[in-house]
Amino acid sequence: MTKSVFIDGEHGTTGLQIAERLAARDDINLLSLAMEDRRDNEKRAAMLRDADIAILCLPDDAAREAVALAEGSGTRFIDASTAHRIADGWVYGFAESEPGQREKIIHAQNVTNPGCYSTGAIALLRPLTLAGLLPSTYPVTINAVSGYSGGGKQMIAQMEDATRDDAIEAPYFAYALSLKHKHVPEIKVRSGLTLDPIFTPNVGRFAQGMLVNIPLHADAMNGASRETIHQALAAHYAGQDIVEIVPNDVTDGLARIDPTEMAGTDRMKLYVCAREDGKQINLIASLDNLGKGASGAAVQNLNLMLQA
Ligand SMILES: NC(=O)C1=CN([C@@H]2O[C@H](COP(=O)(O)OP(=O)(O)OC[C@H]3O[C@@H](n4cnc5c(N)ncnc54)[C@H](OP(=O)(O)O)[C@@H]3O)[C@@H](O)[C@H]2O)C=CC1
Ligand SMILES: CC(=O)N[C@@H](CCC(=O)OP(=O)(O)O)C(=O)O
Repeated sequence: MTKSVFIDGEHGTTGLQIAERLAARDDINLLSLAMEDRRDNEKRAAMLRDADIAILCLPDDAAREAVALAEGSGTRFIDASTAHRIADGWVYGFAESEPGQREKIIHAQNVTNPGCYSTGAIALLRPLTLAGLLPSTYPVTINAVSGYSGGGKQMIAQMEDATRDDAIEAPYFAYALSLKHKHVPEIKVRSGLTLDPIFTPNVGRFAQGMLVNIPLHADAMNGASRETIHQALAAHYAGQDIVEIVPNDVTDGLARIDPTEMAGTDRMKLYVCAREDGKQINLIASLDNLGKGASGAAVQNLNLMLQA
């Protein structure tokens, strides 16, 4: 049976990419608001209430408002914003993150889509805390670089239009310098950590793509080695085809990893790099911030919810 889907924020960066992915689907009736009506709350409310599933591609406050506008209608939600990432009553929309998570998403009323950096970090960390290789008390550090589309319409304009007053000229820049980033609570909770991870994000002059690095000292882990970490990741992701664990001999043959290598895909690669003596390990997740990091993940969650 055809289901109605409304993307609130369909004219934004994440929304547009979801609409593109759904355009050719004949099992979905895509409800749409004209660009000029995107902030008309009466029209939004009607769409939100009519939809079987609404996908929110909005700033956090507007996402909370959308949920309120549809109250009592029975509409199921996928929220791409940060508003509900650790909220009660919302299922975490990362099907591969926990045993049984896929089934929870299928039957969920409300699904919160993970953050882009969070997807890479949790993909690396959660299998290791579940396997007991990474103590929950480990002081985790996360260093990452994102394509500039991660900053939405505004950052895209700042990076692409040099005539703007607020144009960004840098080829690469660090931000969240006060170590306060909206993904930290989500990464901590969803990875099973007790300390806030130290998160240092960066943006590069490329539109889409992302690398998330997590350096670890093997001696400070529970008897972990490069091999046991690789085995734990491979066992955790067995039987699915979205997260790929790169074989260690392939990683050893690489001179560099291009942050745009996964751009345009909805998949993610995980690498386990190590010093020759095995004492220092660097885990790397490579994904498209708008693929598995946002729009691709939202469509994956939609497909699961449509199975209910
Ligand atoms: N870009 C990315 O890589 C990722 C984004 N996300 C999340 O997805 C959400 C959307 O991000 P993104 O697509 O990048 O952002 P954009 O700024 O590109 O798009 C947001 C859209 O929402 C519209 N909007 C803003 N406020 C309201 C409102 N009050 N009512 C109705 N519409 C509104 C905007 O309209 P207007 O043009 O008028 O501002 C715009 O069309 C955010 O929460 C973001 O954090 C999550 C993962 C990755
Ligand atoms: C490059 C850039 O600015 N990235 C955004 C994160 C992307 C995003 O909006 O993510 P979530 O909705 O998943 O939180 C940021 O650091 O705030």
